Amino acid sequence: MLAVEQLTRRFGANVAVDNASFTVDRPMMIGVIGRSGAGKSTLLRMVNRLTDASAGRILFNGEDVLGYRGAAKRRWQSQCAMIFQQFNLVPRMDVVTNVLHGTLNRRSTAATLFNLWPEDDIHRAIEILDRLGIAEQAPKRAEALSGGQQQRVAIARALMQDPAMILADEPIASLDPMNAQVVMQALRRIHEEDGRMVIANLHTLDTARRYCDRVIGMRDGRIVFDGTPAQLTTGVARDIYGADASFSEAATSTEIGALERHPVHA
Ligand SMILES: Nc1ncnc2c1ncn2[C@@H]1O[C@H](COP(=O)(O)OP(=O)(O)OP(=O)(O)O)[C@@H](O)[C@H]1O
Repeated sequence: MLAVEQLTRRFGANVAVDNASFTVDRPMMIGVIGRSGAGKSTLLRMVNRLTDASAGRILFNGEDVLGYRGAAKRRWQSQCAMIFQQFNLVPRMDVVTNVLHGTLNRRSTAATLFNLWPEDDIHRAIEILDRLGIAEQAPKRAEALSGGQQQRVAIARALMQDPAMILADEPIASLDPMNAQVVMQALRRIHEEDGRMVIANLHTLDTARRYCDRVIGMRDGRIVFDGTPAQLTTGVARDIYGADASFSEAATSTEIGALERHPVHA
């Protein structure tokens, strides 16, 4: 269904993504790991067409995604909804309105300006919030919610688009371990219950192991690992992170208590 072929993005002399290829033949939950600057965000942003590719192809169900222009590009962007580390909500707006913004690309400007939302959409927004366990927050301003709740609002907004896939760029990097767990569980459920593909950039190895069916490891723009969590041995992880023998998984962990169990010595 998704084929990324020799995808490359250069920024001047810097190659952010270098000849990356992978195929996904059924909806799965994929974690993309690698250290800061490895090219994870650029890869996701190219899939979503937020960033242009320098070379390569992306095919979805046989169609050339990088060739989409205008309305076709917008349709594609609603097919692969993106969520971000910083949630990207409108802080002073209430939660339901933020979720309804997920339908913006199929609404007229006038309807949006006057805040005229179809009743069906409002009901659907509340249903989605309920599914994510935050329906009671619906009338509150987004800024009044905790980080984990705000990220669930962002997921709800993405689901309003009824996307085939969700691209999550460091969805839990700003969250404490408890909230990180709630958000990852929400993404996993969306994958399992709705059959949507989820591709999430993750800083932490244990999160990728625990929630993903497949892990792609990036180093210096290149895909250096593509396999199951079971194949992701400490040696492989060391290679992805470019670390030496003192590498400890706990150093990349958000798991509650991981650092206490495996202290990292400086
Ligand atoms: N708009 C841009 N202009 C110039 N260079 C960029 C731009 N976006 C990314 N880069 C560079 O491309 C490389 C890959 O960055 P990218 O953000 O994709 O990595 P990442 O793995 O997502 O890192 P992080 O986890 O820190 O977000 C980095 O060297 C970065 O500086």
